[in-house]
Amino acid sequence: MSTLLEVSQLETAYGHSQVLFGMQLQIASGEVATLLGRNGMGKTTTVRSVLGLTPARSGQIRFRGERIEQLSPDRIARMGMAVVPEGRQIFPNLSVRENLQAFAAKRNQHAQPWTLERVYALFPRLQERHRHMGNQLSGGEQQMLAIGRALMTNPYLLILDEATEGLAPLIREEIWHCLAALRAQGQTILVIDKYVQRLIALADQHTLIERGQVVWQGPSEALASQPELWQRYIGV
Ligand SMILES: Nc1ncnc2c1ncn2[C@@H]1O[C@H](COP(=O)(O)OP(=O)(O)OP(=O)(O)O)[C@@H](O)[C@H]1O
Repeated sequence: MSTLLEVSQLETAYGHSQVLFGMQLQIASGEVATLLGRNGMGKTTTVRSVLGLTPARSGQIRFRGERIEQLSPDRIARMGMAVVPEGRQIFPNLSVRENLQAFAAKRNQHAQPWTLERVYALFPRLQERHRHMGNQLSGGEQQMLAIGRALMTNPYLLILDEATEGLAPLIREEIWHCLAALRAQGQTILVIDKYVQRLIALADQHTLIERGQVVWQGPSEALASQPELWQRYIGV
């Protein structure tokens, strides 16, 4: 498998406050990877640096073989990276259909492109609500829409920050099923969440971070067999 994303020696700061200290991460095409750690440890900052939103102070980020750490967020997105951000950020005054179509305009070339129909097949609930405005949707529906919207750009890498935060248990399960279905279709995914057992079942490999540094990396079987790591670094 070829490496899709490779982050090495990443240092990122907000003003004088340094948050990432040599972060590293590798994701191969077709893999599902997670980023795990307690609140405030630098997961969102890592994602923001990869997306070009909070540029790295030093270090390298390679995506599809190209160095991207100096590129603009728009350029990086057009290379085929899409995020489902914490808080979802869907357009409240656009309908479900319009939210999806707005992002289709930014799409990358793809052999089997995502269409409204494919998104509706993945989330039938969105089809039922296709005329509803973004602000009329439940939290779960908004998250489905945020995922659908990201998929409409045909991303090589789909990133979910807090994939199921604040969602009811049944809706959470629906999101996990959707991510498993995407994985089965070969979608490469980086996911942040706190439900370690669900993530172990879903993902191939995991990166645990503490205070902006990697403290453990390994495959699902290794993480499953060391629950003391969950307690120590994730607090579950
Ligand atoms: N815009 C900002 N300006 C200054 N400091 C920030 C900013 N955003 C985040 N931080 C700080 O950077 C550190 C890492 O935050 P980050 O959001 O990356 O952590 P996280 O692991 O994603 O945690 P959470 O789950 O709480 O989002 C925290 O100490 C946070 O207070």
